[in-house]
Amino acid sequence: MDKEKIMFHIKGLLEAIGEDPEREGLKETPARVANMLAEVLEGTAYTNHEIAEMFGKTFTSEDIDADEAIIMKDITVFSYCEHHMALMYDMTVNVGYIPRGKVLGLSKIARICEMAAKRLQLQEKLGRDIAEIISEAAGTPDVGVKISGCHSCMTARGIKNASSHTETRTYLGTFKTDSDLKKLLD
Ligand SMILES: Nc1nc2c(ncn2[C@@H]2O[C@H](COP(=O)(O)OP(=O)(O)OP(=O)(O)O)[C@@H](O)[C@H]2O)c(=O)[nH]1
Ligand SMILES: [Zn+2]
Repeated sequence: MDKEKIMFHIKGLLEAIGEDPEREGLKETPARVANMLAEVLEGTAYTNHEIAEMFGKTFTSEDIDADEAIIMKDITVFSYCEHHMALMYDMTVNVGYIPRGKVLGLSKIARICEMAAKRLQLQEKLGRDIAEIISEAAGTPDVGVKISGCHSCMTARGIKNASSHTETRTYLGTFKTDSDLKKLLD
C-alpha cells in the first residue's frame, strides 16, 4: 500500500471538505489515516490463493478421525463496503467444511475470515472469498459460510435503518444440496 500517496490525498480531502489540514488536531491525521488503512485493508495486498497458503497449516485427520463437518461459529470481523468505503460492523461469520484427509488449525479459520474481510468488500463477495480460501487451504470442495452483518452505509446514513442487519450464505460442494449441513451453519 502506498502510504505517501494516501497521506497526500487525505490532506487534499481535508481541504476539500473545508478543513485546515495544518491545524493542530489534524496535522498528523493524514499519517494516522494511512497507517489505519494499511492495517484495516491489509488483505488487499494478497490474493485468495496467497491467503490460503499463508494460513493453510493442516493436520492429518486420520490421527483424529475427523470426517464429519467441522463448524466454527461467531467469528467476529470488521469490513468496509466497496460502494461507500463505510464500516461493516457487528459481523459474525460461521464457517463449516467437511475434511478430506486433513483438518485446518482452528485459529487459521478465524485468521482467513479476518484477512478476507480486510478489503473493500461486498458481504456476498466476502462469503465467497472465505469459502474459496477455506476450500483451497483445507483441500475440500465442501464448504459453507454464513455471514451476519450491519452496514453503517445503511444504518448511519442514507436510509438510516438502524436496526437492519444482513445475512448471506455461500455454499460449495455438498453444502449446496444437503439441507442438514446448511442447518449446521445457523
Ligand atoms: N448487495 C450489497 N449491497 C451493498 C453492500 N454494502 C452496501 N451495499 C449497497 O450498495 C448500494 C449502492 O447504491 P447507490 O444507489 O449506488 O448508492 P447511494 O446513492 O449512496 O444509495 P443509498 O445507500 O440508497 O443512499 C446501496 O443500496 C447499499 O446499501 C453489500 O455488502 N452487498
Ligand atoms: Zn455501502
